[in-house]
Amino acid sequence: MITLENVSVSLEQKTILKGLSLTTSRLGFTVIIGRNGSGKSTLLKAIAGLLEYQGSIKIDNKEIKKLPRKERAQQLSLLPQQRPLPDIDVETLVSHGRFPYLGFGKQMSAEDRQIVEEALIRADVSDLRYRRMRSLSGGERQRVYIAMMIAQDTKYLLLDEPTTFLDVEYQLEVMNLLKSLQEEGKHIIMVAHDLPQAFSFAEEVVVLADGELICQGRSEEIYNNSALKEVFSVRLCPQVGEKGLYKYQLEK
Ligand SMILES: Nc1ncnc2c1ncn2[C@@H]1O[C@H](COP(=O)(O)OP(=O)(O)OP(=O)(O)O)[C@@H](O)[C@H]1O
Repeated sequence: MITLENVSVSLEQKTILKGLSLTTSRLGFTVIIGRNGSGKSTLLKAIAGLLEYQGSIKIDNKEIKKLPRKERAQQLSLLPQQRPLPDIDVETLVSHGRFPYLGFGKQMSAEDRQIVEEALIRADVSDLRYRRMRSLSGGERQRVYIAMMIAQDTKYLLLDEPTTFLDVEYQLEVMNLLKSLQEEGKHIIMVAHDLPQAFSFAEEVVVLADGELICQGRSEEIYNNSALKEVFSVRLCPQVGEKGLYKYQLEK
């Protein structure tokens, strides 16, 4: 579990997260929602140990900033919103997911190569393996970075808007892939803007506004929470019938 106690983050003398306390559920699929600028990406980066913070952030009872870098990278992977675009091919990038497990010579074992192979297949990018990252479309790159996370094989996967750039079919595929990773025992913690999608896949939802926690709970418990309507000025309603892709739809 990931536990935050009274966490504050300031950037350039502005307080972005304001004394957040929360514990991610054991159920393994947490979606963080909130308006633009509410602090969602900052929260993910803080959990990933990339930002200075006050308070405490623990991953399985260990303070994140005290974990050695390599150990942290074996526990937790992050798909940030903005990513570097190295001039390398797809297979090489996905192989980077194995770095936290390699010894001094950085030689991959047969098992490492097998894990990379499976990650390429699961994210449906094996046919792109020899392409340069810079030659790919936004959606293709997104799936390659997800393949790299799969290769990293961490217990916790933090993803900042992982379905951005994806066409609807791939959005659904990526969400189903994350769901299957959850069913294999991984913990998914993702930021999302698409509320019907978020509530349909999440076991629990965390709502942020202005760097503060507004509410947290199981998706089926809080989809009609009045705080949600106050934050987003829209309501979520259960889909009637079985035809929709998602369990919920938006209403004004
Ligand atoms: N490096 C920084 N220096 C100063 N302010 C920052 C910095 N990074 C983020 N902020 C500010 O912190 C606030 C929260 O940003 P954050 O990116 O966490 O929000 P968000 O909820 O992820 O937004 P979005 O939905 O637009 O992606 C915003 O007001 C943003 O301008």
